[in-house]
Amino acid sequence: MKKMTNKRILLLSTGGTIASVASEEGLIPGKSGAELLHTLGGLPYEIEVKDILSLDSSNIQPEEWAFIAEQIYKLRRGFDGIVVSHGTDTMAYTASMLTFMLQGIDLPVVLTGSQVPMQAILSDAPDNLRVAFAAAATCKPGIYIAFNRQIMRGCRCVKIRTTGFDAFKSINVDPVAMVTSDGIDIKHKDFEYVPSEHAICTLNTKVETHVAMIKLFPGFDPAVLSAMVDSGVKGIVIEAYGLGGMNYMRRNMVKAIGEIIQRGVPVVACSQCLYERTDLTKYEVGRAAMLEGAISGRDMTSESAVTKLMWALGQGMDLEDVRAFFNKDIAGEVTITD
Ligand SMILES: NC(=O)C[C@H](N)C(=O)O
Repeated sequence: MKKMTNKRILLLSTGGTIASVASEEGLIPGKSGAELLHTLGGLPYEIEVKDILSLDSSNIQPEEWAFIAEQIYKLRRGFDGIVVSHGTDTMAYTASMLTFMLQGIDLPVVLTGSQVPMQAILSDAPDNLRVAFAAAATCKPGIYIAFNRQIMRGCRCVKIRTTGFDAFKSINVDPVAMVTSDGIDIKHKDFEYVPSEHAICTLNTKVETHVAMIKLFPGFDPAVLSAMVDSGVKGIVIEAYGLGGMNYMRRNMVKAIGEIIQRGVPVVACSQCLYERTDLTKYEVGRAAMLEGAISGRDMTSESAVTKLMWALGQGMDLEDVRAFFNKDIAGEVTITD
């Protein structure tokens, strides 16, 4: 049969449930990228496969982010797009970090995985992988996640389900594209955020790993923050309440963050709410934190905020540089309205 397209796509496999097999210890990655493709049957692309890791994504950490970014950067020449098969548990973090490590990416890089191993008869893997290939062949340059018939900007994604097939949501922006009965239906408005084909792709994998992310809860002891800084933490993301509020009564979070900011450690205030944005100007409890120097995470996901902070600190940025960096949209991860 005649091929529908001669697009050249590279599959980089890293493990995850999609590649997992049963073992006495539980599911572990065991299938190669070639085996995944074989199960899928034919696809109308010229595909090359490289197995670069074989890990449950719970084991994917900054060292693996750097390695995946290097592989993409090094191998991308001559391909129209790249698919990265990856576990779902940390896929949103990897996609967010790749956005910062590979700024100006000059081809579509599409992460995908599944909730059920490829070899299971009713697995979601074949569909997800097919959509990822179609996205890698069709979409503009950028870092994406393809899952459950949606193609989403990677740095806006959050994993919202442990087992359901609708495992990822694009937060605060629509998915870039959906699969409909007409094929890939691209939402052009969101496409404007994606870097142009003429952008110069840079690889920069330096990150600061001594950062912390804390979910605030009533009764949290603010002394923990300074103890963290004493032990070498260089930046903190706080998932604060609602629009970004923090308590100052009895246990004074506001004072505690002021003290660590005075020590040169940036504090980014995100929200525990999944949707919409932080606004530190609205309530006294947010304004107090802002006056102490907290940086607003605006409408970023926590995944994007913590990876952006790690990357910024990895570049040697100081407190004011980090603040300025968070006031900029690097690759569609945040909406700047002022
Ligand atoms: N569905 C999955 O891929 C979960 C798996 N634990 C992983 O993240 O590698």
